[in-house]
Amino acid sequence: MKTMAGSEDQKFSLQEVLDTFKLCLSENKEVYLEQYVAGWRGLVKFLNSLGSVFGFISKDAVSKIQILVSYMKGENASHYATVQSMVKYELDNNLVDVNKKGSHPESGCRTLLRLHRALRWLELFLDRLRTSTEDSKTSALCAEAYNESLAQHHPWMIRKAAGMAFLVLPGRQTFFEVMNVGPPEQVVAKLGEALPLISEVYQITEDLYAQHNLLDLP
Ligand SMILES: CCCCCCCCCCCCC/C=C/[C@@H](O)[C@H](COP(=O)(O)O)NC(=O)CCCCCCCCCCCCCCC
Repeated sequence: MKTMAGSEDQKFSLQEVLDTFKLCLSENKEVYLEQYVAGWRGLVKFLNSLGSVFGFISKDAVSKIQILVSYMKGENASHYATVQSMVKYELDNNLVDVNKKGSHPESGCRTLLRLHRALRWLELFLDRLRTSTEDSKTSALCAEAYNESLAQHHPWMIRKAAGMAFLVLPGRQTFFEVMNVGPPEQVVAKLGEALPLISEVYQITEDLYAQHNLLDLP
């Protein structure tokens, strides 16, 4: 408990990232794109701090973030305030390749779907970290979470590369330290607080995408 005061002003903390997911939801449960993207930016920063082996993963995440940001700053910015308004705008204006890649290979909808699937991985991984014990292997927790989620959308080559990257993840203790939220009990508590929020953002997006048949966008 000795390191609690003043922790806001210290270096990168996972706390901030988790907080941005808290800010994602509007009063009527729409998902703000700006906060969603900010959450991913923070996660990428965290990933980069783990080493260059993860570069191919963070590069892909960054390019997806950039696509979304360019829409959010573009001439139709007003339609890209929330995930809901983006889906409506892109569908109403035929801006989404629905069955196979065509003239809109980088729609906001398909780009966000990739991050959305990764958010499920995050939810599963964080929950495993939360309930892990001192002798748990982060690489195993990460691989399990991945196999249950993202892996199902990835070809063999990517799965192989991801599996190899997981092997060099730091151990649980170091991992918790890099998260920079305090002693292990505090990390576990933070994860317990953050998870329901991440789950809610995930579920709202999932339901929206299911409702519009967007879960398999190419
Ligand atoms: C902490 C360990 C981090 C491990 C990250 C686990 C996720 C593994 C994902 C492997 C993705 C490999 C890169 C390529 C992906 C693309 O093929 C594929 C499909 O895109 P396409 O349809 O445009 O071709 N892209 C995707 O699925 C999007 C992947 C986005 C991954 C973002 C991962 C960010 C990880 C943040 C880690 C934060 C950990 C925090 C824990 C406290």
